[in-house]
Amino acid sequence: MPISEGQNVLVIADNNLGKRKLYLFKVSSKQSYSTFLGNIQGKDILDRNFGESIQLGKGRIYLIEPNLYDIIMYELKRKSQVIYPKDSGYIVSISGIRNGMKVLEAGIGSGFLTIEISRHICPNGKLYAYEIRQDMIEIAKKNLEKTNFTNCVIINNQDVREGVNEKDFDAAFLDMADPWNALNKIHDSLKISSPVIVFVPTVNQIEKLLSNVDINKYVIQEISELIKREWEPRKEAIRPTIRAIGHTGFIILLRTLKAI
Ligand SMILES: C[S@@+](CC[C@H](N)C(=O)[O-])C[C@H]1O[C@@H](n2cnc3c(N)ncnc32)[C@H](O)[C@@H]1O
Repeated sequence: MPISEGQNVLVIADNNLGKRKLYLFKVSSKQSYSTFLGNIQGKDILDRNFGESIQLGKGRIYLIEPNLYDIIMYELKRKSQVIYPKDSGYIVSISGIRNGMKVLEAGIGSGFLTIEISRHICPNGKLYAYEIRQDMIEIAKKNLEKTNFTNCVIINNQDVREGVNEKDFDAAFLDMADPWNALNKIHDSLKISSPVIVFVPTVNQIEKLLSNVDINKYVIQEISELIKREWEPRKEAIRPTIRAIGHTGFIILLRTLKAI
């Protein structure tokens, strides 16, 4: 089907020497779009099909139908630090969540992790997301709408450190400044053995968590950090990219114990 007015298109621009850049354009016949190869008019993209390419400057641009990964990386708004697929993919994997499960999240931030969780528990599951900032809730809601995951997410404008209203969670995800202050409060709402995954950007926070966790309520299963290194596929110089994301955060997996 031809690309239509207002549709999102992932444009991969490639100079045929291995330099490439990615863009996500909402295509309009009235707009011009700039790439490192030069400008392209919206009307020259419209009526083409996904999978086609167009000669532009000394290279080509490839027209790709965006998937959820592309939308997360190139379209969604960010007002907070967010958890990107590098970490969120692993986080949901170690949580063991699946369709139908009941899950807790705090805070929702820009909703990036919320979307990754929803992808696994929807349409039959429910995600209860706690967030203290109304402005963050607005951003997260917009991002959830763009990815069609609003139906199974219930957002509470509440401080998770005051406890949660629901019971029998299959998993919990904490991405907030002081997660150790939430652990005791949420314990009785979690099923025994359920995973609690904490994401923190600094070692100081890991230390604080370790010294504050109640060993009668939780056991630490794993602490990890994921490092992703991208490579440039230049014909005569295949090598890691010179600029890379240096650090995101640490992932701590705890399991819930039957409180003594
Ligand atoms: C780093 S952001 C979360 C980003 C989110 N994981 C994402 O991927 O977009 C942290 C959020 O936690 C919220 N927060 C901090 N303390 C909280 C608390 N006690 N209860 C609920 N939300 C809290 C903040 O307002 C902020 O929006």
